[in-house]
Amino acid sequence: MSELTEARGTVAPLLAVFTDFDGTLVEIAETPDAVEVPSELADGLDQAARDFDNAFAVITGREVADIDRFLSPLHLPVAGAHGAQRRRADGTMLEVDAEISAAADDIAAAVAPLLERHPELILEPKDGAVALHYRQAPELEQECLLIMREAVAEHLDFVLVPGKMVIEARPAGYDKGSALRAFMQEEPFLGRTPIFIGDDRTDEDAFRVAQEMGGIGIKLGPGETVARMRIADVASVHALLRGLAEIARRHELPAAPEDENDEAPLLRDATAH
Ligand SMILES: O=P(O)(O)OC[C@H]1O[C@H](O[C@H]2O[C@H](CO)[C@@H](O)[C@H](O)[C@H]2O)[C@H](O)[C@@H](O)[C@@H]1O
Repeated sequence: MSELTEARGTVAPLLAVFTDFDGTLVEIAETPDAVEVPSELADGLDQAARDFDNAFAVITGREVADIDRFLSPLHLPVAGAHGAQRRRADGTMLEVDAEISAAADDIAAAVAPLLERHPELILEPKDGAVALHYRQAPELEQECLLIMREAVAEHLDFVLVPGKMVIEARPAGYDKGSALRAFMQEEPFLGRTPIFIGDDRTDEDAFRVAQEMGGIGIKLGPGETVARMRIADVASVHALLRGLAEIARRHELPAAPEDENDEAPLLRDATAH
């Protein structure tokens, strides 16, 4: 079924593992700040990163600083604001271009008046991107879309991307696929086989690029996707990362269980129904 299964008993390829954050490493919460990070998550990711020779990064719509706060004290390589910010594996921070930063501030300022009328909306200004959340008022989706469209019309170098109960503006030249590609051109990712795990529409660019580079996209949950594999939920992502890390640690895939039916597979073919 999966390439992992097919490859059993052979030497595992060296993997570069990339994951999304919200909805993939942690469950979706009612508000961006209400995310609950399991106490053992940072330690688990730290161990996985070491097992992957540090070829492990988070690619997210959030700011890099947000990921650091949630995963403290861990400082992973992270692409934030959909790739507009990026911290390399060597710790170098590639800051957001000043013009992009200023444009994102403008967009946030143009949208802010809507929140005076609808305080249940959440405006999340970021360095290099803007998110307008309507999870507490789903009936306002169209109004949110309209005001974001108007705000972005003044900044043609920005595009709108829909997410989970959110409309985001991000700079046109950046997406999660370009972020993955940029990591893959650098050590320690260079020459490895990329795996990207994500749950949302903005993750599709990264699935596509990972697969173009000979790797695998793994989509969490239902919905159309270009990813070749699917995984059920956040707990399964944690289990998969533990499993891949163990494989990397041993440099060899584990022997197949005596009866494969004893274990439900974590991954399934995304095209199978
Ligand atoms: O790329 P990701 O790591 O998946 O980040 C995407 C956006 O995630 C956050 O918003 C989403 O998660 C919130 C917390 O669970 C939820 O309340 C919201 O409805 C979701 O859209 C984050 O706030 C955004 O900045 C990210 O771009």
